[in-house]
Amino acid sequence: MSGVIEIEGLRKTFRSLRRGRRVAVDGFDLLVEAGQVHGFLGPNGSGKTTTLRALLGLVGADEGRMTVLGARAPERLPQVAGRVGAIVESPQFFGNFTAYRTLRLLAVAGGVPVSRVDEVLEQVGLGDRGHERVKGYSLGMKQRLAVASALLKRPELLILDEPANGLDPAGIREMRDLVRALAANGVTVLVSSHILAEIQLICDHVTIISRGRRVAAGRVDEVLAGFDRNECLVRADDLARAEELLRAAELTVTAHADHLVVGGVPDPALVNRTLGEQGVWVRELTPVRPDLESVFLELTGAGQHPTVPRQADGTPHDPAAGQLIDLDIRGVDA
Ligand SMILES: Nc1ncnc2c1ncn2[C@@H]1O[C@H](COP(=O)(O)OP(=O)(O)OP(=O)(O)O)[C@@H](O)[C@H]1O
Repeated sequence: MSGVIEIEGLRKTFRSLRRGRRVAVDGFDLLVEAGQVHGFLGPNGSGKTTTLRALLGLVGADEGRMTVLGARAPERLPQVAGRVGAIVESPQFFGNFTAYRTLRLLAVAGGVPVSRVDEVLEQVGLGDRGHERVKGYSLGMKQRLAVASALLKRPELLILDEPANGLDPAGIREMRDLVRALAANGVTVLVSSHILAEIQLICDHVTIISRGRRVAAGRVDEVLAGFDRNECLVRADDLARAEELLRAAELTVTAHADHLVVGGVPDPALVNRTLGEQGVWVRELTPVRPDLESVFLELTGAGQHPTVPRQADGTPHDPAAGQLIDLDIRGVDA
């Protein structure tokens, strides 16, 4: 395989006196190829952040082989650090600094031309607010500032951990538009989330993780197609008779109060013909396509998954996890 990010057999176990041994990531594989907007999807506590932290060297892995832009991670990350931007959970900024001053400092420290600051502020939609203090920013604006800081170096690869977390619907839309715009400019994006609709809206590829293991991966439409049961929603003038006729035609039928769901129907015309020929008139015939949410629930059993509490304001459950990773500036501990 040759990918922008490659992870094979990643394993990470946490041990603590209080909670004992906890396998956070259990032989996980991930392949992100150039140009993808790749969703990294899993319920709370499934191992997404641990995977990203291991990839970036913020936590040591027990086992596994990882590369970023061809460089072995995390040991050789400094070699490609200038080409990677990463934000893992909510970054912290000095509230008394303006966004412009914050970015200027990061630019100078990272050897990036200061002229780039105005460009990235514009790029993330903070062009007219860049000279306001960060403490007056909404969470969405802080998230965009974090993305701006990661964009200073014109990264080829952007890693975003839960960028929509804690944002209101308008903030989520802005973040989505931003990710799409970056992708349109050729940036490869890996975006982790437990918000399925987000992944379905912005990503072309997805890897689904559950209990530290990969449970699905591929193009979003292909992952969904694998779960297509050829179902149709049917409304008809005589629903009881329609159910009888469809069962007699050896189709699987689930009856609901005002409609039927008929399975195993590669062509909806079959339903129409079966009912029409017997004088039962179809009022509605809609193919039921699986969405990522149903696939996700089926693959992860998310309803029963032990969840990690996340505060309502979006702050991470592990305060140590909230870090802005600027590989260029801070370097990475091997
Ligand atoms: N520093 C740590 N010490 C002990 N256990 C940890 C630590 N960090 C994570 N874990 C555990 O590892 C598992 C995976 O957590 P992780 O944060 O990677 O999941 P996640 O998919 O990112 O979840 P979320 O969507 O809530 O961020 C969880 O059971 C979590 O409690």
